[in-house]
Parts: sequence; C-alpha cells; structure tokens
Amino acid sequence: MSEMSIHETYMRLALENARSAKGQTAPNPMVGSVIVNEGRIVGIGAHLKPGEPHAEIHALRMAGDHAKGGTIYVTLEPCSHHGRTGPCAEAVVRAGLSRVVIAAPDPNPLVAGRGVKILRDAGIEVIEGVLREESERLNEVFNRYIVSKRPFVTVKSATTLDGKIATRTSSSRWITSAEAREDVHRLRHESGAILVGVQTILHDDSQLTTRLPNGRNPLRVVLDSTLRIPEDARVITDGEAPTWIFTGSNADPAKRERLEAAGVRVIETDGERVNLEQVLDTLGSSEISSLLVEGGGQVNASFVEQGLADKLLLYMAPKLVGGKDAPTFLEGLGVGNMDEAFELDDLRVEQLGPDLKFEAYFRKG
Ligand SMILES: Nc1c(/N=C/[C@H](O)[C@H](O)[C@H](O)COP(=O)(O)O)[nH]c(=O)[nH]c1=O
Repeated sequence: MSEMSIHETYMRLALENARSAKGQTAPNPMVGSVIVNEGRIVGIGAHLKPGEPHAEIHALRMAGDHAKGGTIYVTLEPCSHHGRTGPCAEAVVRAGLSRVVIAAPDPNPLVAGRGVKILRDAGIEVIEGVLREESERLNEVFNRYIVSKRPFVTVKSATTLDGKIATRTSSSRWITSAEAREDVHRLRHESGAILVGVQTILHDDSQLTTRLPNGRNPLRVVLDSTLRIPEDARVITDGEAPTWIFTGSNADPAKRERLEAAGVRVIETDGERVNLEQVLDTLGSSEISSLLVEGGGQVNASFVEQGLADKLLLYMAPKLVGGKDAPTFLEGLGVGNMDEAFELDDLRVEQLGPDLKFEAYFRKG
C-alpha cells in the first residue's frame, strides 16, 4: 500500500467522524481527527458543538501519552486563533506529534496557513491536501458562510417529472415517496433555517418542522410582504420552533402587533416587497449558516433570479400531471433567451425509492 493511500485511509476515517456531527456544529465547520502511532489508532475525535473542544483536542485527550511521536490526521487545518477554545495548532505541538496530515486549509482568509506555519516552525512535518475535495464539499456551508457572513442557500423542491409542484387544482399530496420525504427531513435537521413564502402557508398550513426521532427543528422563516398569514397558522400557534416573518413597508401595523404578541418575530425590510439580501444579512448576523428554501415557485424564482441560490435540490417523482395552469417549482418572469439560462454545475443524481434526487450548484458570476 502506498504512503498516500495509507494517509487517505486514515483521512477517510477522520471525514466519517466529521460527518457524524452534521447539523449540530453550525455555524462552525464539521471537523474530524484521527491519531495514529506505530500503525495503531490511538485517538479519534470530532467537533460536536460550537464552543466545545475541536476535533483535535478530543483525539489528543483520548490518545494521552500515546500521541507522542505519532501522526495526527485532521480534515481541516488546525486553528491558530483563540476562538471559543484555545488554538489547536499549539496543542498539537505540545503533545509532541511528529507529523500532521491535513485535508483542507482553513477557508477563513484571516487565518488560512497560520496553523500550518505554527506546526512547521515547531519542526513538525505537515502534509496538506489529502482528500481536500471531500473535506471542502462536506463544509460547503461553512466555507461560504465564513466569508460572506450570509447563509448558504439551498433551494429544494419536490416535483413531478413534468416539473409541477401541484396539479391545476392545487392538489399536491403526495408527489414524492416516504423515502424522499424522509430525506428532506434529514436536510431540515441539518439546516439553520427553513424558508417558505406565505402562499405555501396558505396552501399547506406548513409546519416546517423536522419529523424525525431526535430531529432538530430549524428556525422557520416566512416571506409575507403584506402580512396575509392566517393568525391560526401552525407556524404561529404550534410552539414547535421559533418563527420569523419578513415583511414589507405596507404591512398592517395592528396585525404586526398581534403576531408579535403571539411570539412571532416580524422584521420589516426596505420597500414593499421583501428584500432578500436583507433577509440573508439578518439571518447571517444571527449565526444562521444554512438556509433551506422550500419556497413555492415564486419564492424559488426570486432567489434564483437574484443570484442568491447556491445549491438546487430537486426530488422528481415518476409521475406526470400536465396542465398549463399547474404550478411549477420555478415561476417568476423567467429568462428570454436560452443562452441566459441559469446554469448548474457538478450535477449528481441518485435514486430514492421510486424518485430521483438531483443535486447541483448554481454557477455564479
Ligand atoms: N408535496 C410535497 C412536498 N411539499 C412541500 C411543501 O411545498 C412545503 O415544503 C410543505 O408545505 C412543508 O410543510 P410541512 O412542514 O411538511 O407541514 N414536499 C415533498 O418533499 N414532497 C411532496 O410530495
């Protein structure tokens, strides 16, 4: 077995540990670490929650004296700054490791490379870039958020094979299978916030909660420029998760007061329509690093047409409903010429029960 494939074997294990905490480290990245000494794993760690020890610290604690002279694998460059916990690079030096293998550099431009410098200055061998792609894809949310301070936006829709989210009479239950719907709830569990337009609330009285055992409910966000939302909507009355409503300058002040009295946070953005950039800035400043848009066709189109969507998740059922009046998952004005189409990269398709799950990234710029 080559030296590199041995490094990849242990880095894969570190990545599995990083991934195990998906959904609970936000707004921090997911990080995993493995310490190997004389061909034996002596320590394993994962970052589990913001403010708690980083992956390397958990692994070093488990390894104890067995760390000395060993190799530590870590999926993200060890931190060099005093965040909520002390710098990991210095802890690695103190523990007497002789080699550090890193998957991805820290995407925070303020600290990228500093951790590696501390290690090399202490005479420790550093190997970088082992399974870098996998590590960066795992932390696509953090990598975007730490630079833009706005949440990573995933637009998710469930449609028939002819792209409809409901029939012409608005019937929509169910389009996709239980497996696909469960996959969506795992996505909600991992998301900081979930967003719909008021039309979806009016149509479905959506709960926007994560119906999974031990499921974590994301913050619920509703775009409602004139506060049309019914005051007995489940997102207002069920107490299952906080609900924020973003509205416009024409909202009825009396209704706003009643909603706030019911425990809803109402945030007015500039202009009559809801300003999406202000929505993202507000969520980002509240440390929401990932936003799941389950829009409805109009809201999805707003995010896509304003270039604010990062990723598309489309669940397509092998069904056709037809009908020129049946709503699609992307309404709005749409582009005029085919060469103006919104292009997607890195498309991945998988089968979930009878349905297809498409995952792709909006091309920016
Ligand atoms: N109709 C379907 C979906 N419909 C999803 C809706 O557009 C919207 O996300 C729901 O109203 C959310 O409400 P709640 O939280 O489930 O109560 N989504 C799916 O994945 N499959 C379907 O068949």
